[in-house]
Amino acid sequence: MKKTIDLLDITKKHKLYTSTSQKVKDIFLRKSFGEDFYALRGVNFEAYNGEVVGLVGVNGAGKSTLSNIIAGILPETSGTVNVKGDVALIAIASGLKGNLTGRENIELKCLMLGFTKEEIKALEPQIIEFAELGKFIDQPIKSYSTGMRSRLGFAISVSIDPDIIIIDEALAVGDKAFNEKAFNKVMEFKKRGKTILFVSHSIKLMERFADKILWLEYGQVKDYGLREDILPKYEAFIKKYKKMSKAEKESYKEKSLRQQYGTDMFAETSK
Ligand SMILES: Nc1ncnc2c1ncn2[C@@H]1O[C@H](COP(=O)(O)OP(=O)(O)OP(=O)(O)O)[C@@H](O)[C@H]1O
Repeated sequence: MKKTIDLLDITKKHKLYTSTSQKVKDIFLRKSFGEDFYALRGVNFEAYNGEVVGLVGVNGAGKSTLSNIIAGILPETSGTVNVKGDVALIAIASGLKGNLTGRENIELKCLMLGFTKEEIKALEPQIIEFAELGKFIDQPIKSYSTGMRSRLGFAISVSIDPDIIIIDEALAVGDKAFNEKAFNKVMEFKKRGKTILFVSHSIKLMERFADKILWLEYGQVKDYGLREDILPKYEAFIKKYKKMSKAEKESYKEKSLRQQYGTDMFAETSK
C-alpha cells in the first residue's frame, strides 16, 4: 500500500480578539493582544491508497480545519503536510459562485484546476448528467436548493478524477437516490486505489463507508484505527454527550482543553 497522506505534528492557531481595537493594535504594533486558540494541536495522521477514513468528532472538534489543510485551502500554522496527488474537497459550500450558472461554475472550477477549454467541453456532459440538474444547469446557482448545489459540487469533483477525495458532510443533504449513486462512485474510487476522507456526524454512514476512523476532540486526535475498534467507542461517547446539558458540555470541553493546554494556560487566560 502507498501512503498518500502524511501529517506530522500539525497545529492550526487562530487569534481570538475581544475587540476590534485589540486586532488593530495587533496589526500595527506587531505585538500580540489577542488570545491564541488552537483549532488543531499536534495532529499526526496518515492514510493509504484504497482506504476510506471517517473523520468524526463533536462540533468544533477540528474536522473541517483538518480537511481544508489536507486540501491545501487553509495553511497550517506549524507541522509538515505531505499529500501525494490531486485532492478534491466536496463540501456543501464548496466554492461555487452563486451569480454564475451551473455550467459557468463547471467551467470556472475546471479552468482553476488547469483543464483546457477542450477538456472542459468533453467533461461537461458527464458532469451535467451525474448532477441530474437538467435545464437548471443554465440557471444561476443562487436559485438552487442545498441538495442541488451539493450534487453539482459532487459531480464536478468526481469527474476531475482526483487521487484523494474529501467529502465534508456533502452527502447529508442529497436525496436517497443520489446518495446511493454517490456511494457507488466513492466505492468505485476506493477500488481504483484512491484515498477517501469522509466527514460526517452520521454513525450509520460511518458503518457503511469507513475502513478506519479518525476521532478528533477539540483539536487533538482522541483515537485512530480500524472502524470496528474505534466506532463503538465513539458511538458510546456520543450517546452520553447528546444527553449532556449545555453546562455539562461546556465543562466537558473545558476539562478536555485543560488536559491539552495544562492548568497554567487557563490560569493565564482567566487573568
Ligand atoms: N477563522 C477562525 N477563527 C477562529 N476560530 C476558528 C476559525 N475557524 C475555525 N475556528 C474554530 O476552530 C475550531 C474547529 O473548527 P472546525 O470547523 O474545524 O470544527 P468541525 O469539527 O468541523 O465542526 P462542525 O462539526 O461544527 O463542522 C472551532 O472551535 C472553531 O470555532
